[in-house]
Amino acid sequence: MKVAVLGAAGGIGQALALLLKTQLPAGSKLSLYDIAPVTPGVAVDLSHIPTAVEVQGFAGKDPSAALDGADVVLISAGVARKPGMDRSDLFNINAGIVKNLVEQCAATCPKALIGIITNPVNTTVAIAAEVLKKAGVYDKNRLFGVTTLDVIRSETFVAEAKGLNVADVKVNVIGGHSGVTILPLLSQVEGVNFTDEEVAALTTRIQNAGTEVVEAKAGGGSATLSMGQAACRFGLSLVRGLQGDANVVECAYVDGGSEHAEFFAQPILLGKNGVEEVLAYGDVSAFEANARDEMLATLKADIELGINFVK
Ligand SMILES: NC(=O)C1=CN([C@@H]2O[C@H](COP(=O)(O)OP(=O)(O)OC[C@H]3O[C@@H](n4cnc5c(N)ncnc54)[C@H](O)[C@@H]3O)[C@@H](O)[C@H]2O)C=CC1
Ligand SMILES: O=C([O-])CC(=O)C(=O)O
Repeated sequence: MKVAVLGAAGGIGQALALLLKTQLPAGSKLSLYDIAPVTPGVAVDLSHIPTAVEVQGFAGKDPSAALDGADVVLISAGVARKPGMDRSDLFNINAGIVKNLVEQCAATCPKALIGIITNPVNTTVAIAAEVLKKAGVYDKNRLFGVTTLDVIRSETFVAEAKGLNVADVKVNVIGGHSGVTILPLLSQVEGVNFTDEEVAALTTRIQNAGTEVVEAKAGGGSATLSMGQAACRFGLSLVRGLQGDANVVECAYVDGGSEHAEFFAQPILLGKNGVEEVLAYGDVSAFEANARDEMLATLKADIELGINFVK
């Protein structure tokens, strides 16, 4: 199994690469690419960790050597937010970066599962889909917007608020990955009761958690370590699905035939071809149904922006 990380010298990329070096199955290959010249050095550094995962690093303008034979490609290349910015403010720079890198994936590893981390995810995934369509290699089951950070934050915050063991807390998060489009389904959390005030406050905190980190880092970037962990969890799940493991389920932002929008995050069963089945997200409360319906105009506009960028 070969996993490529594009943007591997960055804050997320390095954390993700470290976690993958220590957690990918024995015999895997980890391929790191970034425009930053330090990237081969990041690979040398990681290669001294004694695990049976072979690491290679590539820098410069051409990612094709890194992508050659890749089964999974995780893309975190691009710029991150600073205080006062919205994720959509990253569009101008990141749209072109994602377009270019996905064009390279289409040319070099058209069958790879591609996980897009680069923001604004609601839009960059739509860009990736259009690029793959133009290249004639689009398979909607192989493209994912990585929303796992919203899931792990929800699980952490719920466990903290209710004094639970976080390992026992599971939360589905649906919609997209910015502001009101992030919708944790708190009504489904087993064995917990929330007041209406608690639901409102926790939902808002989860929706603003990215901003919480951006402000705390005070100009030094956005979430990198928690995102590295989230991307590793998601990447390992993609690998487990490809290997034929049963019952591998993650929430992700996909082109899954949702009645709500062309791309929508919800639970997905992963398998040998990527998305095995888009699972129903189950019953929602009146609060959640309202929040879901109210987000759709924003989500659809974000998607439209991505489609038009490529067309
Ligand atoms: N999906 C999610 O939940 C999250 C997404 N993000 C997003 O992830 C992205 C990366 O964030 P960080 O790692 O913190 O940023 P960073 O600035 O630390 O790293 C980005 C890396 O991308 C590289 N890069 C830029 N253009 C490139 C290109 N054309 N080809 C290859 N590499 C290129 C840079 O050299 C840099 O090493 C941002 O867009 C951020 O908003 C951040 C947190 C969560
Ligand atoms: O908020 C940001 O800019 C980065 C991000 O997507 C997150 O932390 O969820």
